[in-house]
Amino acid sequence: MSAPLRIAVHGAAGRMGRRVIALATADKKIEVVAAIEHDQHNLLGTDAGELAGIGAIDVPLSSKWPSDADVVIDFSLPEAIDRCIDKCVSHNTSLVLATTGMTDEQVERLRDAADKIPVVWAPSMSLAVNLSMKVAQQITEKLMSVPGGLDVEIIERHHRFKADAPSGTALKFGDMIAEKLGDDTKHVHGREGHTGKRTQNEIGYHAVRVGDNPGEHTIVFGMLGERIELNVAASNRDCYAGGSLAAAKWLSGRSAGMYDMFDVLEM
Ligand SMILES: NC(=O)C1=CN([C@@H]2O[C@H](COP(=O)(O)OP(=O)(O)OC[C@H]3O[C@@H](n4cnc5c(N)ncnc54)[C@H](O)[C@@H]3O)[C@@H](O)[C@H]2O)C=CC1
Ligand SMILES: O=C(O)C1=N[C@H](C(=O)O)C[C@H](O)C1
Repeated sequence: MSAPLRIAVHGAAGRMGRRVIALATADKKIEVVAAIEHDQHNLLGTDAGELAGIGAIDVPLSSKWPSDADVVIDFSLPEAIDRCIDKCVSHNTSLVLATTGMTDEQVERLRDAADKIPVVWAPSMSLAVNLSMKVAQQITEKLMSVPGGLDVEIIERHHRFKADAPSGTALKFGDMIAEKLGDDTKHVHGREGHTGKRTQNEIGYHAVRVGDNPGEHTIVFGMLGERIELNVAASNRDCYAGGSLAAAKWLSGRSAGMYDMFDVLEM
């Protein structure tokens, strides 16, 4: 049997980090070698397995960067991303980057890094979400020329703790639909006041923050006389955590480059 893939989890004490550690520990082909957090975290030194609710795994939460990881799986915050990218490049470690809400400069930094190391970057690691993105493009292609016109609106629902809006996934749905609709597509975030008539070349985004919802996206394709609503909803976070582990395994042995979940899932 080949040696297990050594992963480090960045943002290890977070909602996602804990699920990644739990699922990774249950997988014989993976070894968790580091659980990284910021240097002010009040749980530094705590066993990451205990934190994840699976019992001790002998990996303490630490702010030190590991030297023995094959892949870093990141679910953290935009303010933590620059260091994460730079450390992965300097240690020649592959990176699965799942954090959303990055600035344009950070995306540029990530693209530069992908010239040197293999990177999977996707706002959703979920199989169902990525498949829905492809379906959304197909629906758009079929309906964009219907008589009377097509209105596309994206409604996303997430837990009250989410820091960014709209979700990275909603933005990606919008970009992929806009690829089909054309270059003059406008992205409209919410509506208020005397907005006037809806134009035909816009995509509307609406971010709902409620309770503990782990992520739900509804794409409304409205026409005159009928509509389609494409809904994809997580009931827990394991769809994302499991997807990130699949991405980490897929990266093993790859050359430097920027990849996404469509590459991993062969879609
Ligand atoms: N691509 C995907 O499939 C998914 C992406 N996400 C994204 O992942 C990110 C994290 O989500 P959650 O786990 O819900 O958030 P969270 O707030 O529970 O966890 C973030 C963790 O990052 C840690 N952190 C902050 N600064 C750090 C630093 N400098 N170094 C290391 N760790 C640091 C925080 O202490 C915290 O434990 C968000 O951007 C979210 O949108 C969430 C779910 C799925
Ligand atoms: O913050 C979350 O929880 C999620 N964030 C991602 C996003 O912004 O698209 C993915 C998922 O919807 C959960």
